[in-house]
Amino acid sequence: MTAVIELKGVSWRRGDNEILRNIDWRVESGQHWAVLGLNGSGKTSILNMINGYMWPTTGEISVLGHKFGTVDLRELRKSIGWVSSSLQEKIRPNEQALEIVISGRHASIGLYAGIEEDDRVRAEELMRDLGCAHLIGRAYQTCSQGEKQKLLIARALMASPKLLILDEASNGLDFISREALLQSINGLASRADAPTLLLVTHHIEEISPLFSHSLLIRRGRVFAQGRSEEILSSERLSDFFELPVDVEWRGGRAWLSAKSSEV
Ligand SMILES: Nc1ncnc2c1ncn2[C@@H]1O[C@H](COP(=O)(O)OP(=O)(O)OP(=O)(O)O)[C@@H](O)[C@H]1O
Repeated sequence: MTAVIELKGVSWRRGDNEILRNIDWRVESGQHWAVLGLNGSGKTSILNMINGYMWPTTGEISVLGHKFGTVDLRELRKSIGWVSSSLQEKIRPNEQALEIVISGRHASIGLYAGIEEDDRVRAEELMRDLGCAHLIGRAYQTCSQGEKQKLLIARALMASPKLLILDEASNGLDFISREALLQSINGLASRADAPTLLLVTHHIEEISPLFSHSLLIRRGRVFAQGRSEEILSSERLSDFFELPVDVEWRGGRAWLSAKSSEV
C-alpha cells in the first residue's frame, strides 16, 4: 500500500549541528498521527521536509505516493494543508471571515478573483461543520483566537487536502475553546473526504482517540512511534521527558501530570 508519508533515513545537518538524525517514519492511509516533542526537538523541521520547504542532507521522502526529487512540489503542496500560528500572522486583520475561508480554495492569502457561487456554498458548509458559520461577514481581527483557528482550518479544507497538519492549533485557547476545537477536529475525521491528520502538540491530553498513532521526537531522533495507547504510557513518557510523570487514561485520552515530589 502507498504510504501517505514516508521518511527513510532522513537526516538534516546545518554546519556541525545534526538537527534531524536518521528519521524513519511511515504514515499509512486511514491513520491519524500525533507528533510530540519538546521545544527545539525537530518537529517543525520534519514538517518543513514533508512540505518540501527543506531538503534532507541524507535520506528519502515520499508524500502522498510521490517521491521527492521526482515531483513538482508546488503541485503536491496543493494537497497538503498546514494550519500554524505563522499562517495566522499572514491574514490581513480586516479580511472578512468568509473570504478567508474561500481564499483557501487556491491556497492564496487574500482573494484576487471574484467569488464563485460553488466556492461560497462550500465555504459556508465548512464553516457550519466547524461551528463557525456565525462569523460570516465578520472581520478577522474581531474573531477570538479559537474562532480564528476554526476559520484557518476551514480555509485549509477548502482545497480538499489529502493531508492536514494542525501545528499547535490550540495555542492560546481557553479550556472551553480548546475542547470545542478538539470536537471540531474529531468531526473532520468522520467526513467522507477526511484528510489524514497530523496533530503537532505539546499537550498530550489533546490526543483524542482519533489519533491512532503517535510519534515522539527527541533531540532530532525518533524516540518512539506506534499506536498511541502503547506510546503514551507513564513509563515511556517518563523516559521521554527525562522526568517522572504519571499518565492516566480517561475518556480515551491520556492525561499527564508530573510526579509532584520530583519537580
Ligand atoms: N535553518 C536553521 N538553521 C540552523 N538551525 C536550525 C534551523 N532551523 C531549525 N534549527 C534548529 O533545529 C532545532 C529544531 O528546531 P525545530 O524548529 O524543528 O524544533 P521544534 O520541535 O519545532 O520546536 P518548537 O516546539 O519550539 O517549535 C532547533 O535547535 C533549531 O534552533
